[in-house]
Amino acid sequence: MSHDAMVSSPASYAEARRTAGAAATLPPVQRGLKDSIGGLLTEPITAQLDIPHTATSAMDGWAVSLTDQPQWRLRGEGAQRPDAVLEALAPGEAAEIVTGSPVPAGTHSVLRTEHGQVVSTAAEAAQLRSHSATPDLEPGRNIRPAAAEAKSGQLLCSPGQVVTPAIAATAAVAGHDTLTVVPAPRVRLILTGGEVITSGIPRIGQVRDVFGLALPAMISAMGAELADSRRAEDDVAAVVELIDSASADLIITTGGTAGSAADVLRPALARLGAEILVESVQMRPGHPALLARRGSTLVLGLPGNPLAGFTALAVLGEPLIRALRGAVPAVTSCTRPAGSDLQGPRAGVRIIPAQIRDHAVHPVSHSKAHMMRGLAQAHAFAVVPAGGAPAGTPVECLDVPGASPPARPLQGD
Ligand SMILES: Nc1nc2c(c(=O)[nH]1)N[C@H]1C(S)=C(S)[C@@H](COP(=O)(O)OP(=O)(O)OC[C@H]3O[C@@H](n4cnc5c(N)ncnc54)[C@H](O)[C@@H]3O)O[C@H]1N2
Ligand code: MOO
Repeated sequence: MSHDAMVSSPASYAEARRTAGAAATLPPVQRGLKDSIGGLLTEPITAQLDIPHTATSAMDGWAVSLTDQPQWRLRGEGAQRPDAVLEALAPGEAAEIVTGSPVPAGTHSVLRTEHGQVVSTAAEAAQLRSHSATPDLEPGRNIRPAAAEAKSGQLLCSPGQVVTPAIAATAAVAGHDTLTVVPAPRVRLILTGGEVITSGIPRIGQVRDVFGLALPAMISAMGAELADSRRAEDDVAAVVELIDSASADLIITTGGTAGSAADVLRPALARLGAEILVESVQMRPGHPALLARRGSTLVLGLPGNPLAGFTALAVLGEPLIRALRGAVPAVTSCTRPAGSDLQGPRAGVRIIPAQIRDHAVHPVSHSKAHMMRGLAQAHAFAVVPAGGAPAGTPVECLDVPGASPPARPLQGD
């Protein structure tokens, strides 16, 4: 298909999502444990040692040998720190021990501090006695056996899981310093628009920036990582330079997607010889959204109208980032019954910020393409096909990036 032919053919909503979700998964890399969090594990995590390595004490107290009487000779030296390694106990002997210390050979059980008493403190003749009702003299009591959590070589986590903080910590316990993961895609943001300001009350003709503020948190919630964020005047050469100089897996631009002379993204992509994968999408709002590729870098163009930009992020950005991360399936959504009759567009789909209440989808107000107020109250984007969705029929719902479901019933429920 010629470039011109592609430029004149908007993708359907489903085609656009499929194309975004077909992006190639990033190659796996070896990362330090902290930096592997959020990556997709591509190799199993196995125990590099028995965990625990050796039998250890579960209590602060005394390692005691087996005796007929609940009384022991207390050794002068004991373990005051978990890394102290004690010599074997002789019969009738006890030695002080702390939680986590390896128990010495000859240990019958560990008597916790509050269940025993040192009855003579004379250095040569110190004696330890246990309280009569203590359960701590059962064999093995308060001793964590070696390898109780895992044997050396045992599988702890399978490939295909996203590395959570707990998985990284488990890998550390298992003796690893690095993990092999598909990393979080690195994103450069390019925010266009000379009228956009970042603080204060906008003068007439100016607007307060929504994207520089919200996109970093949204893309992080979707599993990508912000590499950097740049601003460009509405100038093709400036946008060309910012796309060209990016060392990112994905470039997300805002504004300048429509076809007028002031709109810089398409001319910039043409000048760079980028391949257009999705020229525009048959959806409202957000239809001028585009997806392109230049070498191994993908470019997601979000329209400048605030709600249109965030809609396009949910429709295209979400499957794109999932695909780059190697998450399966790359394209996800759920369905909920329409809470009322939802009006559809003449063609394509209409995407409506909505609340999920009583398990049904309810549109919010103030949700035109240039507005933010409705989205602030939304839990989901409802995708309404041409012809509409009568009350009670299932409606596809997408996540609003970064939004969380209501923690408790909303007012009026
Ligand atoms: N002649 C046409 N005009 C428009 C078309 C069209 O097809 N033909 N499409 C309309 C649709 S649909 C949309 S959506 C917008 C897309 O606009 P652009 O992506 O070109 O964005 P801009 O023109 O740069 O800005 C549009 C609007 O958004 C405001 N904006 C931009 N950046 C920010 C920001 N960071 N924070 C807040 N607001 C921002 C900007 O001030 C404009 O008001 O085009 C329609 N027009
Ligand atoms: O994509 Mo635009 O927001 O439909 O007006």
